[in-house]
Amino acid sequence: MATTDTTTADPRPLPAEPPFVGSEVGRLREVIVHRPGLELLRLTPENMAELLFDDLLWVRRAQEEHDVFSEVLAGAGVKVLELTDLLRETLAVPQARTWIVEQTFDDRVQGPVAAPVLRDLAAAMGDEELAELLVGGLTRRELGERTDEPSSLVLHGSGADSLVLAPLPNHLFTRDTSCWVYDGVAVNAMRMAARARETVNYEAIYRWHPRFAPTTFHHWSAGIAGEASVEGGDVLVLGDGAVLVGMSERTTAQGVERLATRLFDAGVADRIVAVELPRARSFMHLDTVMTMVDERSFIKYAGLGMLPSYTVTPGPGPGGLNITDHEPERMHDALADAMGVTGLRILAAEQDVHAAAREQWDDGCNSLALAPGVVVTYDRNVTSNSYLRESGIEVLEVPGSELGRGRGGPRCMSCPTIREGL
Ligand SMILES: NC(=O)NCCC[C@H](N)C(=O)O
Repeated sequence: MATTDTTTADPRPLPAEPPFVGSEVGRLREVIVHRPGLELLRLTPENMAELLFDDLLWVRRAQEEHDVFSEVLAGAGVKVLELTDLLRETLAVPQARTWIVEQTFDDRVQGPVAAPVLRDLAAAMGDEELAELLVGGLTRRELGERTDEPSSLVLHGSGADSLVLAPLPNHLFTRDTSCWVYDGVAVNAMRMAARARETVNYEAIYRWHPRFAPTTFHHWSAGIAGEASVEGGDVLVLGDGAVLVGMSERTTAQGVERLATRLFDAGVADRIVAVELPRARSFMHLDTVMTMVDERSFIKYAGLGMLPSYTVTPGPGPGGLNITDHEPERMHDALADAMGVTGLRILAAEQDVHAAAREQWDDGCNSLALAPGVVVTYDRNVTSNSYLRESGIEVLEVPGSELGRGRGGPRCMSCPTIREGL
């Protein structure tokens, strides 16, 4: 006898899974990346240093390299979210669009004559075109092709191909601008002017994009204003309420304090180890010299040595902190204590000092863990990769000849939004 299926499918979409990053090396499940585009075609020998690049990229090749990176992530079962897609979809939300346009085009930046014209131009654009403008920037010539140039002294005094809106080439390094720590996100006030506007785009995505807006999460930062800077390359989520932060060229003690008080007040973390890094471009973030590869192992640049560190825990009274100083030689012990392990395994490949410095410069220590003991690295760092393999780590190599020229590797190019705890 024929039977009839009387169950009806529930038409409501499944609720979005709340973002959560429970560790540094637990299984990676969702990540934000950014495929390089127009913004990198704006780099010239004259502006590259100001835009925080050490060389010009062959953009097509960089895109191919980035596609391999995304494929490796997807092949490992990671859901890959593309920043430009998130931004475009966010711009479809009228409130988000208005907010982004107001934050991006400001009388104090482009002047009171040009800013309203730019706001009108942006408001009339489709979501895709506007997303490209926000990341790729706009030249004076391109402005003139789209609208009558206003009689602005700011524009008048600039060259025909000067940038009226600066590009954001460092969006490639999605790690830094926002970082998820347990069940919350820090949308970071960036240290360098060239990266400041990246924060606007992330702020809007997390407030309005349908992936994030319906979910509930903490905010560990104070929005786009503020002097206290933290960048995600300095923040390692050790797991089980512990966090490691580098105090670096980019992350200040004030930034660490604010992160600590917010995490402690929410009861989400109860210990932060802060490490004093040398203030140098090659060591700009902690993850350029040290990243975690399994539950108790770190790959570390041999030339880094031991650094002074502090363990920060909740102190008496609201917002109070206890701070314990550690001499440089105690750095690894302080970390092991915070992680609740008896000893760390520090992996520093043996090679001559010049080779070690070259591989560090090329992000040899900037590994992205996909699961405990499985990492993505650049193929060019042959010695570091071999050493990791000899140490029992599975290494998935991706090409980085072009991508690496902005001084960032696989960890820098990824912002995990879902990662399991240990
Ligand atoms: N976490 C990282 O080390 N990110 C790399 C950032 C490179 C970028 N060109 C910058 O200077 O900010």
